[in-house]
Amino acid sequence: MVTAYDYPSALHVDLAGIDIVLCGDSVAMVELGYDTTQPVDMEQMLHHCKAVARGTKRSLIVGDMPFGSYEVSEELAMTNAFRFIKEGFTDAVKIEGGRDRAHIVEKIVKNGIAVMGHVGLTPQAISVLGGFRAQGRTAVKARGLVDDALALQEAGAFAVVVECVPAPVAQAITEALEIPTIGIGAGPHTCGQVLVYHDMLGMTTHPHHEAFVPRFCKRYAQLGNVIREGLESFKQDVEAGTFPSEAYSPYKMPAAELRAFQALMAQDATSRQTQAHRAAERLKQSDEYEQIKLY
Ligand SMILES: Nc1nc(=O)c2c([nH]1)NC[C@@H]1CN(c3ccc(C(=O)N[C@@H](CCC(=O)O)C(=O)O)cc3)CN21
Ligand SMILES: CC(C)C(=O)C(=O)O
Ligand SMILES: [Mg+2]
Repeated sequence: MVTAYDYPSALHVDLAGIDIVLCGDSVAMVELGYDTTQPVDMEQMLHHCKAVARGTKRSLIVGDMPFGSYEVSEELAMTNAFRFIKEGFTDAVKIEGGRDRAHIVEKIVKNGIAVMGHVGLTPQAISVLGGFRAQGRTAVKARGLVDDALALQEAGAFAVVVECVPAPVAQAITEALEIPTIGIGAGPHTCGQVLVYHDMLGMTTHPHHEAFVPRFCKRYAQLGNVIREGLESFKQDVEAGTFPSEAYSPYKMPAAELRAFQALMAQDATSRQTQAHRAAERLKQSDEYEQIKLY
């Protein structure tokens, strides 16, 4: 699974043969410039999901339900899950949380929408977690994560994301479940892996973004450097006058038309001179000119 937030990224993920494209609420951080995933809302998520859907032919599309769109009541969760399917054209939704959210997962699944769970580091809860840091690092907390994942499976989730936990914990969750686990910063023993598009392709190389690239993320390309080099080369070319060269000036007119055009321009220039001359003559004879002279 890889995230995508717009038409071109979805096309890339889909054409690469990746099974699942996640329109993640990480869009808040990598596309919209926020420091957390918390501010992004339903309208913004749907806007991105629609573009992702237009670029995706083959992959399963999962829409990440944003912070505040599913927690307070099953009714609100249902309303918003339906919007992801009907307006965002996603195939499924993802919500964060374990045992405490199982009743919401159950409600959504019972109403015909597939739900992906998400346990471990749940970034929407940064306010209580105190930061983007690993979860399940004590025996009791780790067992709690296994219970969370089991509760989601029981509720009908079709898969579970396991984020930022020690590898043995993700392994235990994977062994405990029948549904697939998809890890991120959770070691090699999950059924699948997910990374954020911009992180894995090295698009967050700007110093401002560097802080958001997690340690677990391998960079499979350095697109940020490629983009910067391209933009700098364009600027240099334009300043040096080497762009656009003949090769990039493709629109021609027939030679006869060009000559006729130049003749028309010459005529116009002459008549503009004549008009300017006449206007000056008229002005000289007017009262206005007398007044201007007085000043
Ligand atoms: N660009 C991006 N990539 C992600 O993988 C991602 C997001 N954004 N936003 C939502 C969450 C947050 N994620 C993150 C981000 C950073 C760390 C990280 O490096 N944590 C540090 C600890 C930092 C601290 O203690 O405050 C670590 O060493 O684990 C982990 C998960 C994963 N998700
Ligand atoms: C990192 C994945 C699992 C996610 O939730 C997101 O991109 O928002
Ligand atoms: Mg998310």
